[in-house]
Amino acid sequence: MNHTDDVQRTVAGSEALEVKSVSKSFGKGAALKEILGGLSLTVGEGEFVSIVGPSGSGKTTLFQVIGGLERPTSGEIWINGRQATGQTGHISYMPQQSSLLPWRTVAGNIELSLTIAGLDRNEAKRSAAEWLRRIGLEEYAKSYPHVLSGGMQQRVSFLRALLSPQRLMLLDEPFGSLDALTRLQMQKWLLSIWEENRRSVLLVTHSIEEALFLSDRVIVLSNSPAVVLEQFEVPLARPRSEAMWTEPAFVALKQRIYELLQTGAGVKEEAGYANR
Ligand SMILES: Nc1ncnc2c1ncn2[C@@H]1O[C@H](COP(=O)(O)OP(=O)(O)OP(=O)(O)O)[C@@H](O)[C@H]1O
Repeated sequence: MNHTDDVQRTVAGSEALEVKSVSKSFGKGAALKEILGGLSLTVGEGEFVSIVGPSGSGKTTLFQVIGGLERPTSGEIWINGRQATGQTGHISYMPQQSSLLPWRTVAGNIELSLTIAGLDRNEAKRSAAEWLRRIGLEEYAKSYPHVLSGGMQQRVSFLRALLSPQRLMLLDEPFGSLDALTRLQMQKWLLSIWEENRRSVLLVTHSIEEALFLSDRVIVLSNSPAVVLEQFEVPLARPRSEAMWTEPAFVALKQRIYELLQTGAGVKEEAGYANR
């Protein structure tokens, strides 16, 4: 990195992600469907932000636009203070289903992220072994991903995303396919790792509790064309614990977001989008 890059980084300010008035439509003519309706949001450096929204509101489409896989119809994506609209390679991504490479061992999958991040092979090997010990999977180092349970695969997938060189992580319903108990264990596990290794995170989830438990801020999307209906700072201290689920602030916010999602369709009609 040269000096100019350094200066640009410093001048750029602290937002890890800025989604600026992004619209996205699919199709043409009568079949034109507007999915994102001029949506704006930010994720600060080291901030954990969750998005909840009605099914089919465009959350996956938004991730594809942020990740550069889809170009927005209008609007811009800025990552770490730089224009990144339509560009891939700026984010680390963790999908709902394991993204591990099936032909690499568990350790090999982690080593790959570390070598891409710039470590030499020996350092990557040492660090991968250390990380596997920390997440309690050292005995699976030489196994292939298919022998791991769903929860274990997602631990390794999360670790891989965390250790990749991109500082902004997009997590797309990462625990959606897990049973309720494993999901709760995974949420607690993710928090313990993330609270020690803060990255900027944007998480999509269908679970209001999950969003509140994990996040600094929760963004509620409208029906498509999606816009930000409202955002909420989560007034819970860190480190978080399960006991917080019964705190009045948690319960009240959960109810508020639930009601907002219930009336999301109404907002769509009021905004005149109903027949588009
Ligand atoms: N390439 C595409 N061409 C046409 N329509 C698309 C395309 N991609 C997505 N859509 C439409 O955009 C809408 C939003 O889809 P998207 O998957 O982004 O929503 P979502 O909020 O992630 O849904 P869910 O919560 O159910 O996972 C859907 O109606 C979908 O059919």
